[in-house]
Amino acid sequence: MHVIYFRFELQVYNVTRYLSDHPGGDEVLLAAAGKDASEEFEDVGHGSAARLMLDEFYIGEVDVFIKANTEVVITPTLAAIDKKKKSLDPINKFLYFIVLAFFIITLGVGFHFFNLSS
Ligand code: HEM
Repeated sequence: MHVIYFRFELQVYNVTRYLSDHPGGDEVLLAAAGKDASEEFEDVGHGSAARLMLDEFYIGEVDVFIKANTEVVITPTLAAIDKKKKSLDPINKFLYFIVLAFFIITLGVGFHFFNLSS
């Protein structure tokens, strides 16, 4: 069981001195104050002029941490399960045994002939 946090950054704009000049009116800005207004800003379809003005009002950013309200159970992936299965596989053990036996026999035969010739 894991607790998941989402972390993201929000840009903060101080639009106080733009309230009276905003073509969309001051009400929408005041209603969005202190909140994440990204969606509303995009929904209106602000053009490049509005985007260029953002720099003028930018004052910084805040880090936002949100705790997911569901408990997340992380299950192993199929590949991980498969790998685990393979390591316990008796056929694999048998193959290792064959390779080891072959190695020992080769060494034995080698020593045998070496001893005979000396
Ligand atoms: C720093 C933030 C903002 C800036 C600099 C800005 C700037 C502008 C500008 C320049 C326009 C004229 C149209 C254009 O050039 O796209 C505009 C229109 C508008 N904006 Fe904003 N805006 C900001 C935030 C917002 C927010 C947060 C909202 C909504 C919650 C909003 C709602 C509107 C609306 C409704 C219009 C009128 C669209 C129309 O009548 O066609 N604006 N804004």
